[in-house]
Amino acid sequence: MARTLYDKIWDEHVVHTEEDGTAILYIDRHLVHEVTSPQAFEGLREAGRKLWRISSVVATADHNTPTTGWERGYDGITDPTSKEQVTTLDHNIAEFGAAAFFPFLSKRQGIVHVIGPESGATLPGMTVVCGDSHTSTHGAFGALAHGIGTSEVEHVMATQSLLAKKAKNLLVKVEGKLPLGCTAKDIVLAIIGKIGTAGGTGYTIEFAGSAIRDLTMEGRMTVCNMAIEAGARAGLVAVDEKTISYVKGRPLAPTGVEWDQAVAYWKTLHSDPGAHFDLVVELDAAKIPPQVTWGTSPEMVIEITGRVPDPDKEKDANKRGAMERALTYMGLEPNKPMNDIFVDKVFIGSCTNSRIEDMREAAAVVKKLGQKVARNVKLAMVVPGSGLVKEQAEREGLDQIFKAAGFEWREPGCSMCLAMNADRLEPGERCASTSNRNFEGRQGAGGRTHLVSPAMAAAAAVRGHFVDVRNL
Ligand SMILES: CC(C)[C@H](C(=O)O)[C@@H](O)C(=O)O
Ligand code: SF4
Repeated sequence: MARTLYDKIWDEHVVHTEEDGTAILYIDRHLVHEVTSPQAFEGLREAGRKLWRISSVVATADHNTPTTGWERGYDGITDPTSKEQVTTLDHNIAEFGAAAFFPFLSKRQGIVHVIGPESGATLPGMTVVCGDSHTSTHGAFGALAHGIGTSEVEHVMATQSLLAKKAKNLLVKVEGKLPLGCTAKDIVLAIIGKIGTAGGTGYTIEFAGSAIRDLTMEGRMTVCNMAIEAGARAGLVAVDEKTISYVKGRPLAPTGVEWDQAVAYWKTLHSDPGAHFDLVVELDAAKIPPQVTWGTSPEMVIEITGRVPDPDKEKDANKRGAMERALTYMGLEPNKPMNDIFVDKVFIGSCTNSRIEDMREAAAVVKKLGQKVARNVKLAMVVPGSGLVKEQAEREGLDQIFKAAGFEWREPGCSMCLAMNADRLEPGERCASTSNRNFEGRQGAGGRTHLVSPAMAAAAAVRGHFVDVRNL
């Protein structure tokens, strides 16, 4: 029978299925960070258990780590709780072990969803879990990857398996060519704008179509990263030559005969012709202009050429109420042209957009504009997703472009994506951000987040307000 990519990976990993559909799924890769692992390790310790398979664990500290002051070492982590989480991870890995650990201050430290693929920890066909909702990112490799809760983290550590129920199959097909200057981020924001933040609930999304195939692995990761913001726990892209060449030679990737065997298997990781999808959604890439969110949910998104929506034109009372609340929080008037919105801060980073390609796209815009960060912008920061991304960007001279224009060039970490470290918005501050969430208070209490692509964020930093990157 014709199967979807999701069906194939599921079938390959299911150990047992109960009559009600509850299944036990074997887990190949367990990514671990400092926020959701302490209680899990503590649980193992109390029960006198070990990790079931040490070689499946890859760990890093990312959420709480500072992006400045690394010369001060651990003293640079000013918040005591943050510091405790980071040192607790160090102790836990020392005690329990891991296939690879990239601790705070190490050269290859970074955001877990950047270092996983980068180190070859994420491979096609794997089941990948992490106590983090953006684990969906790794689906870009044709891996079944999703977030799990802390108690599940402990369960996977102890048993290498997870209780799961199979989701339905949703195909999101994006055909055609993106307009110049538009990127993977615009694609995924447009998808969420179309299907809503609950559109993917209960499904695993496979992203397909020529526009997805045309994306680099970095771009595919950006799209899968936000599958969770579309309500789906996991997003997937079929394996192709790009996937295989990205993985080749990575430290944790197979070599020799094992590589050849793996590649032969990976080439089967696509949906069969005629495979059944429970739902199909189609988008035309040529009709996806640069996107900017205006509200407090990723689905509150509109093209740069649009205006802030007017709640008075919304017939549904619930939606109208939500729009009014969002506009009040965001400090925006209905009908204001999006390109008239001025920003106080700009954040280029996060597991959505902090890979080398994102750095290049942002730097290209800064270079093209040839001007400094606008005077009304108090802080424009670029935070590479990992030490390796940082190093690569510096080799290419991208840091120089940013610094010369007045951007701050920081150390890797989650940074201002969420207010768990020193990087945050002050109440009322407005930010152009390449991250994935714009909920109230996400980047700091009272902070106002507009989600955009790296190119759009860079342009907003230089011009001081949102601009259409197609017309630079
Ligand atoms: C801290 C962590 C549990 C959380 C997540 O699950 O996504 C964070 O990474 C986020 O982006 O909100
Ligand atoms: S960068 Fe942001 S979204 Fe990604 S893992 Fe860190 S906090 Fe979560």
